[in-house]
Amino acid sequence: MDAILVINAGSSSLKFQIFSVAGYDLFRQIRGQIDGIGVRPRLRATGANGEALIDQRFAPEDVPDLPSAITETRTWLNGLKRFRIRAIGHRVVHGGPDYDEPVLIDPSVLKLLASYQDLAPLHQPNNLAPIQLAIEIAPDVPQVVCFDTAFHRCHDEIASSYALPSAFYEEGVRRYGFHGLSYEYITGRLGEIAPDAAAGKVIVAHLGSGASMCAVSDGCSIESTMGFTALDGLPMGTRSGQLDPGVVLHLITAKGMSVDAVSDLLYNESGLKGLSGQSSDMRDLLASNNPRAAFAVDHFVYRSGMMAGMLAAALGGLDAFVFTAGVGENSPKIRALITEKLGWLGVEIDHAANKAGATCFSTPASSVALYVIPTDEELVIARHTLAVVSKGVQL
Ligand SMILES: Nc1ncnc2c1ncn2[C@@H]1O[C@H](COP(=O)(O)OP(=O)(O)O)[C@@H](O)[C@H]1O
Ligand SMILES: CC(=O)OP(=O)(O)O
Ligand SMILES: [Mg+2]
Repeated sequence: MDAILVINAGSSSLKFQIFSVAGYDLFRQIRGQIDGIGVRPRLRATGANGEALIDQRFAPEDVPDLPSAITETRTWLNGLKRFRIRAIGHRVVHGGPDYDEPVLIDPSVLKLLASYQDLAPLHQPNNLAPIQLAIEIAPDVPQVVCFDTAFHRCHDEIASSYALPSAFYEEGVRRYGFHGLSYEYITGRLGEIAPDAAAGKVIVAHLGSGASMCAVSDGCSIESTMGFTALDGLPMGTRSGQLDPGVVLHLITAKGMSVDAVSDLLYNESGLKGLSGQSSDMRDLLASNNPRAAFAVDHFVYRSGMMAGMLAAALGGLDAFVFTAGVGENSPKIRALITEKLGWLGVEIDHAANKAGATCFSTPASSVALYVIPTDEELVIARHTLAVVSKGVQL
């Protein structure tokens, strides 16, 4: 069957989905991921009705990096022999100042995107590797790239500026915001679940191994906790989040650290991992008796509450708050701790509904509606890919 393959190559996982195409309609056929790359690699996938198709664990040395994860995934997908891949859609984290919508890949686009590698060192090389591979093995299959930054391109200049001389803004040194494909999906889904809330003032918290929050007003992003790079904002699995730039200067000048060492510290050794000295994985921290693990969780919750307050101020009020991504979707404990910080905004949590994983888990008296909605970045990518390659012609 004719199909679209979607690849979301992240910092520690490779997510993929296959959608069959009939006219302008998409039908999910396969949804899978290989995560724990280099640590506890595990390839899992389900079929159209959620049935398990594979659940295979690998030794860390057998899947040490993204290229080997791509190889394992390709081998498994090729064995299925059911799909004629007509187009491939990719998530690319950084679109820089140039792209505010998805675009078909050609050599000049690829070259420009490669020039943003240092702005997203954990993501951009991984995002581009499968594109390059597909060009080599299937040069006739069109590839579409969809950007994490695009959903935020409607921010006004006040929100997207740093207080630097304006020439830097013109060069592209500005606040972009990320996780836009996830926010695009959640905004659309909230419109189906709760149209009134979706037309109002909403904060969406994408809490995964990368974490950010987005302020959405009447369906449009107006502010994000992430800025020029995906280092900004909330503390993350291994990333520091917001930091006084003076700390970076101190590390380089007073401590004599190299640029590479500072980059490694801020991207790979900080956040929950650095604070706890134990793990970047929220599950490990919540299950631990180590006081440093508890401290890391408390810090994450404290910063989440503060940044939610910041976004509520940007919105000038708050009608709904949505949790999504790995931590947001799966941890009632973290949802409860963060929403407790928002009591001053009139937020009231229904603890039983939260524990049960109900989509809406605020009390009727709450002045802000609370939701948990699973994200689906790959569906957004598939829709954009179909739209770009179709351009009025049915596949
Ligand atoms: N039940 C859970 N409780 C707390 N955290 C969880 C749970 N399940 C998954 N997570 C967290 O979700 C993270 C992965 O989220 P995900 O959105 O898939 O991130 P990414 O796309 O950045 O890899 C894991 O690192 C883990 O910390
Ligand atoms: C932008 C970003 O942080 O992405 P992820 O959460 O997938 O690491
Ligand atoms: Mg992600």
